[in-house]
Amino acid sequence: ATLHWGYDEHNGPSHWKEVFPVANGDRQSPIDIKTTEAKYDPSLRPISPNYDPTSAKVILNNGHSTSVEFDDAENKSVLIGGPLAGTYRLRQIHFHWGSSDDAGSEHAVDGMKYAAEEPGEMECKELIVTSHGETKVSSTSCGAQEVLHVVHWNADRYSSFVEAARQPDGLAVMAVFLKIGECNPQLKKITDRLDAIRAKGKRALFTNFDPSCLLPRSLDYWTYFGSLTVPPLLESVVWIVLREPISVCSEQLAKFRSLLCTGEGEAACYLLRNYRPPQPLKGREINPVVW
Ligand SMILES: NS(=O)(=O)c1c(F)c(F)c(S(=O)(=O)CCO)c(N[C@H](c2ccccc2)[C@@H](O)c2ccccc2)c1F
Ligand SMILES: [Zn+2]
Repeated sequence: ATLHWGYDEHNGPSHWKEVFPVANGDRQSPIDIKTTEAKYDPSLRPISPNYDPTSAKVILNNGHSTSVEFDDAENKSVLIGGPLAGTYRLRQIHFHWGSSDDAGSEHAVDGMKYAAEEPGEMECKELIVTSHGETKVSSTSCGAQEVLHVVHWNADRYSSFVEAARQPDGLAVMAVFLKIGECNPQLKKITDRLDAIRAKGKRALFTNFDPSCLLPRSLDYWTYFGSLTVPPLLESVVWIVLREPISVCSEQLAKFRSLLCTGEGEAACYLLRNYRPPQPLKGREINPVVW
């Protein structure tokens, strides 16, 4: 059966294994990051994103998410450092979100499935591993949702993102949690264009955009080896999950939910949610990196 995969009851994450058996693999994503079990690795360094705004090309609705695609013909916008060996080239950014009454985040921290619009703030513990290795737990409030993924591919070792996507160290995806609060003026550049790409398959010019404007002040992160969170679920991703969220207001989130997962002229269906639930850790180690 050719599964036209999606996020509905009949074609959602529980069905993906029928066409993509790797869905039950040993390094699937997302995962629930249990901060107390994260193991500090002193060899890990800071990550350093270095993006050129002229790399941005187009914003599109591919029916599963909305993405901004970047020119990756040369090392103009790259991510280096952190757990990465070599230069990873920026290819695209895309978003995940949930319908207003369920969580939209993919990765969770200490079981916290961040809800899109949590009425109040949610309590969650945070393990701070200081640079000299001591750990302390601080309880912070965190009503956050993971929305932004920044996808890079290993241009040192592979000749295209399609080839890199088939290799165990081929991709590096940076995940950013998002906290309901103030409207985000940088995200406005994207949400203001969504009206032009409401139907699946639509695209619009999108230039002069540097995605580091969507990153939080601190680049502290957790890292682990995982997979794409959409079919074909390839186990080729070094995940870099930033600890600090950025802010978004509920009006901005609502705009993502106005996107359609159907093309023009088809009976409209809204892309209300597009996240995969956490997958088994299967013995993998997660390393926190905090400065
Ligand atoms: N959460 S995730 O990071 O796993 C993810 C998504 F959630 C996601 F929605 C996309 S997407 O491209 O926006 C729509 C589905 O293809 C991609 N896109 C894939 C991709 C884009 C650029 C570079 C590498 C991978 C997808 O287009 C793809 C998959 C496999 C091989 C080539 C490309 C993706 F990687
Ligand atoms: Zn994603």
